[in-house]
Amino acid sequence: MSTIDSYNPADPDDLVASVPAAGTAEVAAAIAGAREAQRGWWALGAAGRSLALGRAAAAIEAAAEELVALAVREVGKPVAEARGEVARTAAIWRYYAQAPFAPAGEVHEPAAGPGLLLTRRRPYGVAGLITPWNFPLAIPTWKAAPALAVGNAVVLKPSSEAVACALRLAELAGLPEGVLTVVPGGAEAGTALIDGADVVSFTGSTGVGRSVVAGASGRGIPVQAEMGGLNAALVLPDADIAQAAAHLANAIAGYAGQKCTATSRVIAVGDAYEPLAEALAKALGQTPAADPAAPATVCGPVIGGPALERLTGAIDTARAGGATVLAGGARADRAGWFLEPTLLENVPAGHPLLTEEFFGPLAVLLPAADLDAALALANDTRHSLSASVHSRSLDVALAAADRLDAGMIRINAPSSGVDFHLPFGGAKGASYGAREQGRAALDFYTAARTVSVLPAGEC
Ligand SMILES: NC(=O)C1=CN([C@@H]2O[C@H](COP(=O)(O)OP(=O)(O)OC[C@H]3O[C@@H](n4cnc5c(N)ncnc54)[C@H](OP(=O)(O)O)[C@@H]3O)[C@@H](O)[C@H]2O)C=CC1
Ligand SMILES: O=C(O)CCC(=O)C(=O)O
Repeated sequence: MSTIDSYNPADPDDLVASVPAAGTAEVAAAIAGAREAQRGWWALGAAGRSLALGRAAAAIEAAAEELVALAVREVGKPVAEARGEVARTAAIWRYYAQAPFAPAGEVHEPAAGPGLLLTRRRPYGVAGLITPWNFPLAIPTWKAAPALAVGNAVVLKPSSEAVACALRLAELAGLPEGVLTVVPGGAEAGTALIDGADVVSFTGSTGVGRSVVAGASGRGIPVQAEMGGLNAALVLPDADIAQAAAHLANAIAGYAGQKCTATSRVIAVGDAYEPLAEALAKALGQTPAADPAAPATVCGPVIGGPALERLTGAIDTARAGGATVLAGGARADRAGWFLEPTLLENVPAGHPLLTEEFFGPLAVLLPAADLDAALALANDTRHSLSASVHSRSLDVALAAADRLDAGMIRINAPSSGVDFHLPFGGAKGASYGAREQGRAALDFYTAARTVSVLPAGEC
């Protein structure tokens, strides 16, 4: 049997996990087991499910430092960010522990005549979840916890690069057998999950996301996909440039830019360009690529050798086309997959850095004559997940936010960072289907049915 092997990106000789890979048959068996377990899970009722989710939160909190160390080692997440992710993970379990008690339907008057109309929301059965490596605990959680809260069983296919985190998370959650099953595996396992689950939720790259959507919608089952972002930050001339530079450095270099919400295009309006270029280059220089286990590190390694090669290759072709490096631009002088946080200007039109997500600590700086031109540049992409606007004028910033194609817009803050109790998703090609997180997730994992009640004796 083949194995799924995950390696430490800061020390590529360090094998973190090696587990048997599930193929089609193993995934089908996991789905069958989940279908069986779902009946008992639903029968537990709201109080039983709430208690179980609350216990999962407590177990994660109790094991927080162990999970932090695992995330640092397996996906190279800087320790400060890993602590934030683990705390967020526990908080999401706790938040959804209340969800079994949320209203599960509505009461309406019939359009005509006596009686009662009810809507009731019911779980689909088995939720198939496919997740990436970059938030190895929080993303599996923000899919699994709402799906479970409303009564589904879950089969989770985690990223092969984050398999140890997913397995430990499920173990700590401690749910009844079959209710939350992790199937380590590659594309074959993912396909088998789409072929057998009753509802599918995916987060990952745009190409894979589109094939997941095609597979699930071909079977006529509900599907949502969160995919890549090519996120813009707009800096207006009246912005606090020092503050904007600090936020942008965080959004570009934090976790080596490996967040779907990271900033990859910085658009400076008018006179903001020169001071911003200088301040941002300096701020990025102050967040060098470093050991993710060190407390002060902001930018750790990228996930692997191919990712690093893709990034350095893009920098090389941009430079050959006339781009100038304002910060970084090269591998860090240390073992592992490290790129210094990089800022480029004069990137030639049509270069892939302006059209594709690269998922690394790298951004391009673009000038815009005025706000209209900046908005046109920002909106010139299908990967419209998040954005940020930097201005001292709240009116101007809110008006700009209204005209930005993006699902999540942050004003005077980094484009990265989300609140788990609000809807999460992008615009245009960045997302497909219903929003994740918050109450939106409870609707996604349930189907509404309408029940009409006619009083006895009426016909
Ligand atoms: N919009 C959002 O909310 C977010 C988007 N992302 C995006 O995720 C990407 C990084 O994550 P990454 O893990 O590399 O993304 P991938 O798309 O490569 O993988 C995502 C998941 O899909 C699985 N997979 C791969 N091929 C198939 C297939 N043919 N059928 C079914 N499943 C498959 C992967 O398994 P395996 O690992 O075994 O290949 C993994 O579990 C970035 O593009 C980033 O923007 C990340 C986080 C949030
Ligand atoms: O910005 C964040 O904190 C979350 C980003 C995210 O969800 C992701 O990259 O997967």
